[in-house]
Amino acid sequence: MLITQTPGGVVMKGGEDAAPSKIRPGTARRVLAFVRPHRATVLALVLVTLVDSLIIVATPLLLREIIDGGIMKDDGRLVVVLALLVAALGLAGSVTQLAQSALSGRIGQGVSYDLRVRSFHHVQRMPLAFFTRTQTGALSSRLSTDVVMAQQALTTLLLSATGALTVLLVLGEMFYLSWLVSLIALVLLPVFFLPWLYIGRRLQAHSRKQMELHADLSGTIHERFNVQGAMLAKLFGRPAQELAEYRGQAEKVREVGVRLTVFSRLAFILMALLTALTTALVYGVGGGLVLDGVLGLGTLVALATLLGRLFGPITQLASMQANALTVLISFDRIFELLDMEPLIEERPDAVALARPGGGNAPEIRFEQVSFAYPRPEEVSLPSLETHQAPGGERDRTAPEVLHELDFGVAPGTLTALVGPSGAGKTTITHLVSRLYDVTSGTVRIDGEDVRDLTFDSLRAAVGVVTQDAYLFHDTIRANLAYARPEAGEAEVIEACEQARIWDLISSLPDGLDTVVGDRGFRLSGGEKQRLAVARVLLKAPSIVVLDEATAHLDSDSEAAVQRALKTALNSRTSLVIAHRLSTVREADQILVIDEGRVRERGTHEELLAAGGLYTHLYNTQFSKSGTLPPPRGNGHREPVPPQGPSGPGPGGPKIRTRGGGMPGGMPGGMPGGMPGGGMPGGGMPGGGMRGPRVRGDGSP
Ligand SMILES: Nc1ncnc2c1ncn2[C@@H]1O[C@H](COP(=O)(O)OP(=O)(O)OP(=O)(O)O)[C@@H](O)[C@H]1O
Repeated sequence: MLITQTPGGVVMKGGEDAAPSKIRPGTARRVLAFVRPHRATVLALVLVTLVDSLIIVATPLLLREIIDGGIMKDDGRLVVVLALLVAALGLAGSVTQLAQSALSGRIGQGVSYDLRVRSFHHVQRMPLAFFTRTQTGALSSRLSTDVVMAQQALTTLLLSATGALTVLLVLGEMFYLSWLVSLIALVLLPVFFLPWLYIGRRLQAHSRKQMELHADLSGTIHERFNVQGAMLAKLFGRPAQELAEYRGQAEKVREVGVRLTVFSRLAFILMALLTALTTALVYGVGGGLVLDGVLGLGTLVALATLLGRLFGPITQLASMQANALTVLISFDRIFELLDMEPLIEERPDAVALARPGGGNAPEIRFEQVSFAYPRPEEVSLPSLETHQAPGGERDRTAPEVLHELDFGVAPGTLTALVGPSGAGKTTITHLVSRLYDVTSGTVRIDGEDVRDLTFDSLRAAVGVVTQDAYLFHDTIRANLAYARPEAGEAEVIEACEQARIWDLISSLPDGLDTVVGDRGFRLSGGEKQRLAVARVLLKAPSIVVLDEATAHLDSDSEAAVQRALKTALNSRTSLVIAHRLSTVREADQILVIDEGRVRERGTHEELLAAGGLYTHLYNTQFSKSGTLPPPRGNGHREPVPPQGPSGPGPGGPKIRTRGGGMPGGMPGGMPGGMPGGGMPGGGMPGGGMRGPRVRGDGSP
């Protein structure tokens, strides 16, 4: 392995197999900062090692005394007493060794606990953009395998460092007993030392390679064997080719694993060989000295015994540098993650939104909002992306996807976002819940810039139901309670009833305690969506964002969920990405989004009559989900112009409400607060459901 010092840190190349890795300067200092809280335990470890070393050096002295003072002088009593003492020391040595393992383990595990918690908390704070680029397998491997590696290497390093104490004491005693025999005993050490160094570094390089290969394997498994990946693979995949690729990866793991086993065994064998050869040498030379009367027999036995305790710690010392590098590399990989500044953070002086919960709905305003998705370099680590961005993409300026949006959503009203695919509708909703921050302009809730709000109050204020409702692999109860842990059983059941999912849940043998599979796959799409609706109902936010949450539903359950949604939207400010005619008809305001701009704004009838982009969308998209009478009159009414800076809300033009609807509360006086009448073609003025659902054949 090649280790070179560069201005930017240390570069390690672990041979042809191990990828080069750069350890950034300051890493060692930061590792020490992690160890510092455990300094009392480190001190205890040093003390225990000292006691253990004293036991190690005391035993051969007793053996010498047994032979020279007891056996040679025919003193049976002394032999027995000293033998008992040797036994007692053996027992004490076991205890100190156990204490050493416990203490070093406590330090290693304590540091890895701190690392785990810190890195989990850090990843929690990362913005959504980070997760859109990061490969889950690589991230999970960084958070688990790398932490384990760091802990193991740190524990070994501590044991080798404290082992130096033993080496010093043993060598001191050997030279005290016979400097000549000790020198002879150490003659072979340099011959073995270089192979040891080499083996230690190969071991380290292969462990690192193994870490990377495991990350690759775990990435493949995560990607292929989550439910959606497995489904894609079944429908489109080439199993034979994928198996061959996996086999290739597994073969590399096998090869590295075999080398690791061989090298660690080799290190052990070398140590045993050195001990055997040196013992032979000591007895060969020392035996002659005993015969010449220069050395006592007891001293010779003591020297041979000490030899047995010398090479273990020396081997550990030889691998200390490699272990230290492993510690640095593992920590550095985790520090790399910890050093990423979350792009979206709560301001230190953030204020809580006055009324995050249901009830008085707030106003939402977009003021001259422009937005570009962050560049990869701002949000992700190249080493956590499986397929890194091709040449230059990481540095390229991200294109703007929303341009100077200026509109308002009055309290308690429903705004539908419609527009072609890729127009920017989802992106707009992401800005409300601060999944992303605007590039310029401001998004306000009740006059407050969302960037000035506390995360907690913003989370409590905005409830989102996406098209692909995600459920944790947990019970239905836990999935629902995730939105509001303090909710009682009665509230959970009520939310389920309102979301028209209670009949299904109560028919399951385990009811609310039924575990839903990975990503909730044991439930149908519609059932999952109804659970997601129940989750939002339970959360009772004051703002509801729906990404056409009824898209998966059949007509019966859609009608049921539409009713539930009306309850959910009642007295709430809502932003709905609408793909359905029924939704846009009921909206107080429709924003037609195209290429990141508001092209048209108005009610369904106004926009239809204007004959612009909305009419085109209506003809190609919405009219498929139901029918409406053609626009009244000549169909050439002007669309409402895209909204200027004033927008609706205080001081701006009013959002149009129909059927007697009032801004600030859902119009129409109907239970769900959905706008009622005034619509051509059968809307029910002033109340009840928003007009009869119209079937494809045009009949009500
Ligand atoms: N995470 C992302 N990083 C970079 N660009 C993105 C990201 N998500 C979306 N985009 C781009 O932003 C633009 C707007 O996407 P958005 O998802 O908001 O459109 P949409 O109107 O919701 O589309 P659809 O109706 O198909 O869901 C698109 O050009 C899209 O490619």
